Amino acid sequence: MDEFDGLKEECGLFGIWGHPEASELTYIAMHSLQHRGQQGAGIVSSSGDYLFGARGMGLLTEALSKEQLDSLKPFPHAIGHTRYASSGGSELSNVQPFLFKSHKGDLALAHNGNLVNAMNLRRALEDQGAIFQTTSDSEVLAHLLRRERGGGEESFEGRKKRIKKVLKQVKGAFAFMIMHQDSLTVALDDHGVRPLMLGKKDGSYCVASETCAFTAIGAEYIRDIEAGEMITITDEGIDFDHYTDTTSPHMCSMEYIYFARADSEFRRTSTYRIRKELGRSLAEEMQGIDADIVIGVPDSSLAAAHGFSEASGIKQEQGLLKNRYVGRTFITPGQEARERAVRMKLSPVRDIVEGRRVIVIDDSIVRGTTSRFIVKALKKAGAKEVHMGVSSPPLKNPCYYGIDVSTHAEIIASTKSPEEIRDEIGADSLTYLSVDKMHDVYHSFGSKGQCDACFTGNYPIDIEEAILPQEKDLKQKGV
Ligand SMILES: O=P(O)(O)OC[C@H]1O[C@H](OP(=O)(O)OP(=O)(O)O)[C@H](O)[C@@H]1O
Ligand SMILES: NC(=O)CC[C@H](N)C(=O)O
Ligand code: SF4
Ligand SMILES: [Mg+2]
Repeated sequence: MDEFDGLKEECGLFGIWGHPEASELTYIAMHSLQHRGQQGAGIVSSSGDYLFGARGMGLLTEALSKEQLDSLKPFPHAIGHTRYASSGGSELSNVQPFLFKSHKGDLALAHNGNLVNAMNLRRALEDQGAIFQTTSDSEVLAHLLRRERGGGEESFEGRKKRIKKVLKQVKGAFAFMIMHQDSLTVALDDHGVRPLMLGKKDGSYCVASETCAFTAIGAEYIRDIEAGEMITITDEGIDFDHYTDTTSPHMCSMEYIYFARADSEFRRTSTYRIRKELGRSLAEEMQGIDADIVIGVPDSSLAAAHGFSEASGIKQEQGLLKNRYVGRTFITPGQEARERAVRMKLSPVRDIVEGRRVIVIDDSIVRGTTSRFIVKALKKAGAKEVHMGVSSPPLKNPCYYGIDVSTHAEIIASTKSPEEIRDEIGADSLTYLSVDKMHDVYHSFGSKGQCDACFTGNYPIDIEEAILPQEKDLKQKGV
């Protein structure tokens, strides 16, 4: 689906310490995080003395063989990663967790997010003799960690100090899992852009990008990990700390709108409930529009349509069907191919929409391919009027923090006004949720602050390297 989806995912993390079924639980948890990355997957396990890894390209079930999984079974500690590339191409060498060997001990690393100073750090490290194996931004962390490691034995406090020092040097969005033979350290950047959750399974601590991973393995969801927090898990127990005291929470708004799974919880509220509330707020903004039915664009917008329906009193119907088997199709990129793909994916239910005034709720418009198709298809199926409601503000800017929302040139709202977009997609009206209303919803659920840069252009973390993550790989290859 990579070539034509409007929004592309990011990465999924899971880790568990001290459980007899660590690698199997990791595999199951990663399966529930598959929506966060489909390009590659890997697991690294620790025996307590050494680290062992397996990784591959594609979906989890294709990436790891039974033999690979069996080889990791005996080990009580494991971390896993599902990847969608943000910096560095989609190739095996960039699939995480990364595993490094040295006479001072093994190190594994998994990252969700995107570093905005990785190229500068990398150049400096290369000038000092480092040789990189990947084109991923994440690898710089491993080099920095190794360079800070002295020659002698390292105490628990010494290791924490070293990790803190390195975390202060990397800028951008990161949820990191850093595994040594005898410890697992997780850290969230000072803006807390990406989600990271703490859980417990049969007395063993675990961490995950989303709580749906805990549900999948029957673990207890303890709490959300906070911006700037650093947690270390060892056989002795768990240590809570912060790598910095200067934090400014700016959690990604798109996680709520689109990325996270509907059953995943943030501060104990499901994404489904948050999306429903976004839909309710949108209903307030569309009070003047009369319609017979409201339809959500499956899958991610059904919750918002539900909220819209509750607030407006307009009946919700399933007027669009999604072909659930269009998981991955190998179609060449380009607008025509994208349109064909949306047609394969979504289909109107004729006798539901025929002769009716329809409100369609989608969670976002990126290129406009989906809404253009939907309006045309619903009208062809006999809808009298088609009004588009979008449960997020106009998406205008690319993301530098780990989500591929494409480039300015491809984002329809970066150059066109809502009225021009309405005209282009052929809808009778088009209404977006306002930025303020979006924030009101998040605050009502206890958010400490949200990133809204793709809507407003206010990037909370300075973009040191003003180059889009998806263009970085070419630079690093010298193209
Ligand atoms: O304007 P566009 O470029 O077409 O992109 C926007 C569409 O992409 C996303 O859905 P997606 O197709 O990824 O599917 P999902 O909602 O089923 O996850 C999003 O929910 C919109 O429907
Ligand atoms: N989308 C992500 O979180 C990817 C992590 C990392 N930047 C990579 O490209 O591999
Ligand atoms: S720019 Fe948008 S997609 Fe990127 S982190 Fe901020 S809210 Fe999320
Ligand atoms: Mg969608």
